[in-house]
Amino acid sequence: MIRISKVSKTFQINGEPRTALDNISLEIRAGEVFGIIGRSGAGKSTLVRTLNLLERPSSGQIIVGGQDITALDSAGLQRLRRRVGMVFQHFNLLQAKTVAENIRFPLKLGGELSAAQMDARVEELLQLVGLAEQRHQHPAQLSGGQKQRVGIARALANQPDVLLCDEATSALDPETTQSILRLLLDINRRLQLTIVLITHEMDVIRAVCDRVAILERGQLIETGEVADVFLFPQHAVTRALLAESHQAGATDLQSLRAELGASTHGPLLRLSFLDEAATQPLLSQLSLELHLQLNVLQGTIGRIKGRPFGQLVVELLHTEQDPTLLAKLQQALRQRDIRFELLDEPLEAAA
Ligand SMILES: Nc1ncnc2c1ncn2[C@@H]1O[C@H](COP(=O)(O)OP(=O)(O)OP(=O)(O)O)[C@@H](O)[C@H]1O
Repeated sequence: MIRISKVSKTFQINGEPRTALDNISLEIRAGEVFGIIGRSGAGKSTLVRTLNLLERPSSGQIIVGGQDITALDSAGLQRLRRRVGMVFQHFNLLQAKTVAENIRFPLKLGGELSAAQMDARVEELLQLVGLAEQRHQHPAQLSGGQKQRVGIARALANQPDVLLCDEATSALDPETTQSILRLLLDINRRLQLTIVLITHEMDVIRAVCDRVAILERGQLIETGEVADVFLFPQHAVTRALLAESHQAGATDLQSLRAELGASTHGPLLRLSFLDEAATQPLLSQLSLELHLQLNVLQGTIGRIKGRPFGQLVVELLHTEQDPTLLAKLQQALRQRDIRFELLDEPLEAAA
């Protein structure tokens, strides 16, 4: 659906070049919710703005629906902007216009519908975002969440294939954030709309995204299914972002050992479960079957886009009495298809 190929962007600041995007390649599939996360200045906004050419890449190609958008003329660019809607952090509403007029505005610009058709479309969108009662109000009379609902309705007015959300929930409180995320998910499912959202919050990624890309200093450092990236982060920056938001996958072994001090000696394992496996009484089954004892040192249980997951760091006890215990445990985990990592061997063995 969207293919970003070797895209770079360099800005000139006081005659000095600054690389905002450095050779980014990735694909966004039709109908998915794709998240882009990274620290401030990582290049998220620049990347998302290249997808509707609000920012033109310095080099590279961007293919949207089979078409190289970097080669479009101005008429082609106008058509592109209708296929790719955008929602902004600070809503960008027209203050002098009512809710209904704000939503009608892009339809008027499009110039393809009669007045009656525009009325019908505005009505449909008001219902979709739950603002039918506020149609005659002005933005100043609305809450932040309601303003963003207007922003979403406006972005959907011309029936785009793709919705870009630039920190769409960053200005909202946690409860309102949840309701806007639910609305985006509902729209994604009902309209089969591809959504690309950027955020600096892992919770937003976990709640709504199918796949995620992590940017750092203009580079793409990691990308994959959200569950994989959360449970098995490959890059130190990803682990740090997860740790900051107290998410699974964050455990850094050194700090864990330092926290636990001398009280743990056995091998440490991180066990990760998804879906069905997350609902089984695994630890008690293992202790009964293998006669071993596991001490849970850290754990997270939750949902990733509705899928149950769990991640536990456990210490295997009494390996000094039975050195075969670790191999037995690893075999049992493999048989059950439980993903695990041996974080380290017993401290005595390492010393
Ligand atoms: N129009 C511009 N002119 C000059 N430099 C820019 C421009 N836009 C972005 N940059 C620079 O490009 C880099 C990436 O910025 P960008 O806004 O894409 O990051 P971001 O990840 O979205 O950050 P934030 O989360 O703070 O919005 C930064 O160093 C920024 O200063």
